[in-house]
Amino acid sequence: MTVTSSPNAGLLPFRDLINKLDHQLVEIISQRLSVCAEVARYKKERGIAMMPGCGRSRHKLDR
Ligand SMILES: C=C(O[C@@H]1C=C(C(=O)O)C=C[C@H]1O)C(=O)O
Repeated sequence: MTVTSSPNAGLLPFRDLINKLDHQLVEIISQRLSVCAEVARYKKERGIAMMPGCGRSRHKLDR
C-alpha cells in the first residue's frame, strides 16, 4: 500500500487547509504588528502614553 492510497491520504486536504490558514494567521499577525508599530510612532511623535491600561487597551480589557 502506498502512502497516497492509505486512509491517511484523506487527511491531506485538511492539512493543506490548515497550512494555508497558518500562513494567513502569520500574515495577519505580521500586519497587526506593523500597525502597532505605526501607532507607537504616532503616539511618540505626539507625546501620547503607550502604557497598557489606558485608551483602547483599557477599553478592550473592559469588554
Ligand atoms: C490602537 C491603539 O493602541 C495600540 C493598540 C494595541 C492593541 O490593541 O493591542 C497595541 C498597541 C497600541 O499602540 C490606541 O491606543 O488606540
